[in-house]
Amino acid sequence: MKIYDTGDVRLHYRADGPRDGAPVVFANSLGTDMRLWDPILPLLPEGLRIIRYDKRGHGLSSCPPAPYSMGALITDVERLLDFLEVRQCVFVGLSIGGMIAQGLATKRLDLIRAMVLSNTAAKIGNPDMWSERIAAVEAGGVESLADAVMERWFSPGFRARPELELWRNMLVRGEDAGYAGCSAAISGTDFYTPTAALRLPVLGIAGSDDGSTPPDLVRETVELIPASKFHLIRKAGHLPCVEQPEEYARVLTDFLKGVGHV
Ligand SMILES: O=C(O)CC1=CCC(=O)O1
Repeated sequence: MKIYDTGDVRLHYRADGPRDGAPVVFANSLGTDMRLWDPILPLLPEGLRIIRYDKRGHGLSSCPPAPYSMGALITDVERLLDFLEVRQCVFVGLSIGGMIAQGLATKRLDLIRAMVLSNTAAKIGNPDMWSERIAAVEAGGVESLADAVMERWFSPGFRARPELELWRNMLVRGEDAGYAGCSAAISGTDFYTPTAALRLPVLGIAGSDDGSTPPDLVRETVELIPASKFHLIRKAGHLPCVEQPEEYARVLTDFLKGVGHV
């Protein structure tokens, strides 16, 4: 188990693969930890340096009191990547992880040579929606939201499968303060202008049944960046790396090849 103390927070992370391998960094979504990527990692080419981490308030990382700012979430991973001496990675961010990707690329383009914006947008929801969600977590914990979250995370077909319980467990066993803290960070974020100024290779990935960041919203953000690519995964909700891992890994691998990372 690896832990890095940024000075503000202790981040749980993993770095797998050869130290001199081409780096691919994964940032996961609200209410998930780094196990989100488990279904696709065995399907990626060998020789990559795969870096995953639990953002603050999630997984095994420490949980400062809510609220968090998007700037703090970006600084956390910036410090981690500097510590690991990562440069020119492909950064794969899903949902809030994709917001972190946009912010990090804006701040430190030396760290990122290409990025995957998966099930994300420059702006997700609106402040009223996030205030309601934070109030619900404060009143009844993440458990009180869990059934509604499952409907956004997964397509109807997946929700009928026994694995649903495992992913629900990941959500409800997480820290309420971590969920509320990151919700506040999303609420305060609108990256429309900085993301439109980005110039790097970008792949957008959307899920046909995504109840949080529907395909048109993902496409709108990705198309802010010239020459970006977009891929729609059918029969998948907000977490297509879980529902359709083969397709997700294939599209990601093709992108890595296209940018010369493998
Ligand atoms: O709506 C959800 O619960 C999913 C989600 C929104 C932002 C994020 O990171 O996950």
